[in-house]
Amino acid sequence: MTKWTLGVLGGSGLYEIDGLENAREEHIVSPWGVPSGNVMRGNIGDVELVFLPRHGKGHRLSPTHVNYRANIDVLKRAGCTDILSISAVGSLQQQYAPGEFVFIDQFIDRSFAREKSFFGEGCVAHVSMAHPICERLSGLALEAGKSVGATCHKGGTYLVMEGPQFSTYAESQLYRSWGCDVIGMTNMPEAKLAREAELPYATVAMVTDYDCWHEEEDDVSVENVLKIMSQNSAYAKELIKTLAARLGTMPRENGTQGIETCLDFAIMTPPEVRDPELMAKLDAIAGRVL
Ligand SMILES: CSC[C@H]1O[C@H](OP(=O)(O)O)[C@H](O)[C@@H]1O
Ligand SMILES: Nc1ncnc2[nH]cnc12
Repeated sequence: MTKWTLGVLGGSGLYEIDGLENAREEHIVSPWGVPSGNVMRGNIGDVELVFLPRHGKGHRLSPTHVNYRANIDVLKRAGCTDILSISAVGSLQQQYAPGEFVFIDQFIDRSFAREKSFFGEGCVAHVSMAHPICERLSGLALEAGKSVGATCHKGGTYLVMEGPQFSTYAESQLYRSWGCDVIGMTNMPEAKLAREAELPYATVAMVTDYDCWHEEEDDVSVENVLKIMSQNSAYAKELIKTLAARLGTMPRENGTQGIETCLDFAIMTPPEVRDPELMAKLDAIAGRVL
């Protein structure tokens, strides 16, 4: 029976995880540069959990400076089978109130100052991002969220902005007019890179504010984000533990969305002209097909 190894990328306000059995810190080296830090690894029942705070301990890295490639590579090297992203977001719609959780199903990527692919010069690949979230993992996370008593919304579009400054009023209204539900700065290219690594990815978005469009609510600030996060991070931690315990009771067969095999027909460059240096760096990400 294949077991689950759940990678968890902790966002703003979630820098550590407690309650792991046999907890240990591991330093994993990546050919893609320096990851956000060491991973914390341990067990919850039969599930192995690998935790990495994406901004680093002490929140040292801005959304632009997170090395998303190294983080995903490290989780792949750690043997993760799936990745759960925990993220603070602003709400772009009245129905998502601070303190509530949105289980994202789509993204619009407006980030522009980040490395977005493991592939490129010397080996070109195109994977589908039509359905960026793993439905199975997201569904299980949603059940876990409900069972710990959080107010949960199924589905939602997350607009990824570059930051680090928050949006202008006009931008916030523009994203609302596009039908976006929440806004954040980190989940792209993370989700794209997870897909290239053939790792199912799901996002638990924790609403911390109404960005700056709402007539009756304060504009977003770090102060109000942290206040809401400190009130709600316990829910996120309980959700992770409940999800992991539940996964431990389920065999992990490959899902039905083809995520674990998405590189089968994605690579355009024939073996004889691939760049050997890039091939060596891709050992963990694409070793299955190289
Ligand atoms: C402190 S508010 C802005 C910050 O919070 C979110 O980060 P994460 O997704 O890691 O929780 C947002 O994307 C910004 O990076
Ligand atoms: N309003 C907002 N905009 C961008 N990222 C956020 N993270 C939390 N709230 C946010």
